[in-house]
Amino acid sequence: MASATFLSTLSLANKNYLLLTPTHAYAKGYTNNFRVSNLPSIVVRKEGSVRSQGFVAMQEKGGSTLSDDSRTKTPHVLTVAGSDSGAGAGIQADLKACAARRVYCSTVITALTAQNTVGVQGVSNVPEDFVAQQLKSVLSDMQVDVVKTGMLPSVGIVKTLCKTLREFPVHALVVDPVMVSTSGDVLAGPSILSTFLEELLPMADIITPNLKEASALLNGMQLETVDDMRSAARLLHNMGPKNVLVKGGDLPDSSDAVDILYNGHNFYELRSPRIRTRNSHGTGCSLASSIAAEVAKGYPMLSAVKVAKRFVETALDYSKEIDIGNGPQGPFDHLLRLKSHSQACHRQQPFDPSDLFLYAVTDSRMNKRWGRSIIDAVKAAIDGGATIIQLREKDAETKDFMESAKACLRICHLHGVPLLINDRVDVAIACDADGVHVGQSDMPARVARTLLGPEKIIGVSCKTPEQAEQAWVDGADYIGCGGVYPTNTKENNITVGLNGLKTVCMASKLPVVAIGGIGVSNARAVMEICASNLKGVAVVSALFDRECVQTETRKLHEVLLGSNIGST
Ligand SMILES: Nc1ncnc2c1ncn2[C@@H]1O[C@H](COP(=O)(O)OP(=O)(O)OP(=O)(O)O)[C@@H](O)[C@H]1O
Ligand SMILES: Cc1ncc(CO)c(N)n1
Ligand SMILES: [Mg+2]
Repeated sequence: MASATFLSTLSLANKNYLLLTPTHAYAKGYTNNFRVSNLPSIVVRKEGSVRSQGFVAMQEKGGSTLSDDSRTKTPHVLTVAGSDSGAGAGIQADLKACAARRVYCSTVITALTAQNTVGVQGVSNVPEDFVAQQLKSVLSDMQVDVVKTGMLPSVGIVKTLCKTLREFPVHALVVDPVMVSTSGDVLAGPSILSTFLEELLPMADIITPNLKEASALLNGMQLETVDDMRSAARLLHNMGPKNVLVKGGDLPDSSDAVDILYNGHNFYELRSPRIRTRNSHGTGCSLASSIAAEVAKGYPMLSAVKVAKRFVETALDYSKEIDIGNGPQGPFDHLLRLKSHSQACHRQQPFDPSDLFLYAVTDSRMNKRWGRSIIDAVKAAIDGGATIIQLREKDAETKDFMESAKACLRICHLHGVPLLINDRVDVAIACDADGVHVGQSDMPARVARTLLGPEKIIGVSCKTPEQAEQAWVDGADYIGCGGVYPTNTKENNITVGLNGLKTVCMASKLPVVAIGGIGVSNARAVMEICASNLKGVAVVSALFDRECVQTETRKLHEVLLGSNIGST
């Protein structure tokens, strides 16, 4: 993963050339890491104005000669934005969002604002040549992956930025076209529009206008519905950015927070429950910075936007009670209430609903009965074609469970299969599992989300449409619905039947996996209810209460492949 990430950084940095300062290329050991001697040619270009540092440009042909086995580059976002003295938005929000997402953030300040929860009381622009000086200081020395822009208050500053970016190309450019604060104060006037549209937008990998900004960029076009947002995204895409995210935070009469992402080919309607809170000042800046942070880590744009949106949603939810300032819109907390998140910053596979296709749930008693370890059970299920694993260890000692979970996680990750832990959020955090599955009487999904962070997978067992709705509101990724058929695995479990399953699927905004008494003989009937969000079946006894787990999994896999499930 690291290798793919950096290679694309290199090739995007400047088509065929990788630009590295001598500090990076030599002092930091990249010359060894990238086996420079294998490269077809090395060109040294002098950049006299930057403290006489030279630039090493290494020609990269097809990228195949580079190897970065031992690379440990710190993901780095440079934000070019205005300061908010109240620290809810602008540079301060960007720093906090990047810190929360565990990415280094450097800062070029374009303007100082005297601002609080009431509004903007004053603005003082930084002279354009001093913006240029800050940009050069950072970009000539530091290996910036992504530049994110916020408040760009003058034509001169926009032009300076574009010129500097041509001189120092970076992997990606995230443009938040900040124009008017939520309090209605102008942060960048209409005079910048033409330069913005002609010079900056075509360089952007993504632009993130809110409704008002999208309208301003489109000559005052009226935007009131999700369909209008789609039209706006398409028109803005024609102006040159690779992706357009039109944010619907201010969409009137919407119970969900809906954003539209358009990449020139597909539209993605990204919905999350709208958090009822006064503390939403700076959501736009934080979203754009979080997108930049995820892109800097190497995520593709769609995953970056999804994780960023989930992060903002979680932070808003956990900042509802914060009481700062007397104005109408308070800041939210990126870090403090969320500080117990898993410290891990490794890249996790983003959740893909098709992973629910053949969902194997282990059972400690069954493994004991058949004399196999949990690790052997997991291996066999994966060999048979399981696409996701849940460890459901009701009797194991916590310490043993953790150790087995860690071993299972290694096996799962070798095969690209996500591993979830049943009930035990603590064990999931301790072993950095991909997520948890919780029941109705376990820890609520919203609390689990806060503890686990925005990128982990959370599933919730649901029997009714109301529970399915709650799971969505609580920020879950999928629901498990059942028992579809009677089962011995769970005592006193109410059976919902195929009709109950269908009702829940129809009501659920989340993907669904069916569970309860399902096996080779009836899996097809389950799939044939034909709900587009029913993505697979979860199975315990039919796989693990048998002599050969691998054979049973393979048989079930064949049955599932023979149906239409997962193909929608
Ligand atoms: N109350 C809310 N609940 C959940 N998500 C929200 C809420 N308000 C905004 N969002 C989300 O936050 C992100 C930022 O969108 P928003 O439209 O608020 O940006 P903005 O107007 O640029 O913000 P800013 O106040 O920083 O200028 C979007 O993903 C949006 O859907
Ligand atoms: C400095 C600054 N940048 C951006 C915004 C938009 O939220 C703001 N209010 N202040
Ligand atoms: Mg904004």
